[in-house]
Parts: sequence; structure tokens; C-alpha cells
Amino acid sequence: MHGFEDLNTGKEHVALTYGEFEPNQAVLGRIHSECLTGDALFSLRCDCGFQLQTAMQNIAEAGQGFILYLRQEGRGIGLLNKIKAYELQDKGANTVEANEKLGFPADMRQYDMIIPMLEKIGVDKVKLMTNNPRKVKAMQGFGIEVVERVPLQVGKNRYNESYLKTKSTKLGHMMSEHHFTDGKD
Ligand SMILES: Nc1nc2c(ncn2[C@@H]2O[C@H](COP(=O)(O)OP(=O)(O)OP(=O)(O)O)[C@@H](O)[C@H]2O)c(=O)[nH]1
Ligand SMILES: [Zn+2]
Repeated sequence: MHGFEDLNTGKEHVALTYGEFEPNQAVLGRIHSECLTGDALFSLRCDCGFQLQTAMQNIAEAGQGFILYLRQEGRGIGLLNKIKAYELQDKGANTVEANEKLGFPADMRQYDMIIPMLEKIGVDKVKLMTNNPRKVKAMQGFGIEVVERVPLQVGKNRYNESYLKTKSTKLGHMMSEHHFTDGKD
């Protein structure tokens, strides 16, 4: 585990690595934004905790990999604003509308802190576990080669079904339809 202080925001980020990386090798990894409610408190309103667990499992099975855990709670709006957004969602707004009602864009995350993090752990080619095309684009923009995108469609349940649908239809996440309709809770 490596800790980093983000001098732009004062946030403390963490890089977890497992196994040894060879130079020039494409390493399996996940860039995960903080979700206290999903990652630590087992909330079923989102898929974050399930994605984190599955990413760790995949890395353990592969024998090597990394997780960058970024402190960008609530897609960058912070925990208290996310709690307010949840209240608006309980009144009928979707996740994007709730952010906008609070005066924020749908997603205000930046990814530039990953540059020194990946440099420190010695990774410049990645097999990235994500459904989010913005993460792939951000990495490519930094000159990091994303040799493969590994889908991470897990944790669907009756409480996050419409959240996942909004991710797919409004935020551009690449998720196959069966994720919404397979009926397994
Ligand atoms: N504003 C807001 N943020 C949310 C909500 N639900 C989850 N989040 C945040 O969304 C972010 C999800 O981040 P990630 O799991 O890294 O990634 P992602 O953009 O969903 O893309 P994937 O890599 O496909 O998982 C976290 O920062 C959560 O705190 C919500 O309803 N409103
Ligand atoms: Zn979450």
C-alpha cells in the first residue's frame, strides 16, 4: 500500500498492489472512486462496493494487479452533497438530475493524480476493469496505454437497478442489457 497526498486538493489517495510487475507488462487494475456508503457501509443503492470486491478478487486470481483508491466521493461532490443528492433521489430525481439540482455537474472527477501514482508503482500499460469510457479516455490522455477494458458488471439488485440504468443511458457507461433484465437479485 502506497499513500499519496494530492497537493491540489489536500486529499489522500491510496495505491494497492498485489504481486510483482514486469517492465512493459500490461497490468490488471482498477481506478476506484471513493464511495463510503457502498464501499464501507454496504449500501445497495449503487454498485461500488461490489465492483471493488470483484476487482480485488480478479486481481487475486490473476496473481497480480493494482487498485488506485481515489478520494473523490460522490463523483467529486463530496459525502455531504451525496447524502443531499440521495434525498433528492428519494423524491424522484435520478442521479444526474440530483447533482444538477444541487448546482453540480453530473460528474466532476479529475484523474490527473493517477499519473504519479502509476509512475510510483511502475505501471504504464493497463488492463482496466471499468464500464466507464471517461476513465479509459482520461488514461489515454495521460499517455497510459489501455490495452484492454475488462467489464465490471456486478452487484445489480432491486435497489440500484434504476441507478445502473441512468449510468448506462445518461453517463455513457458500457453495460449490456442483460445486466438490467436478468432478474437475479
Ligand atoms: N453524486 C453521486 N455520486 C454517486 C452516486 N452513487 C455513487 N456515487 C459515486 O460515484 C462514484 C463511482 O465511482 P467508480 O465506481 O469509480 O466508477 P464509475 O464511474 O461508476 O465507473 P466504473 O469504473 O464502471 O465503476 C463514487 O465516487 C461514488 O461515491 C450518486 O447517486 N450520486
Ligand atoms: Zn457507490
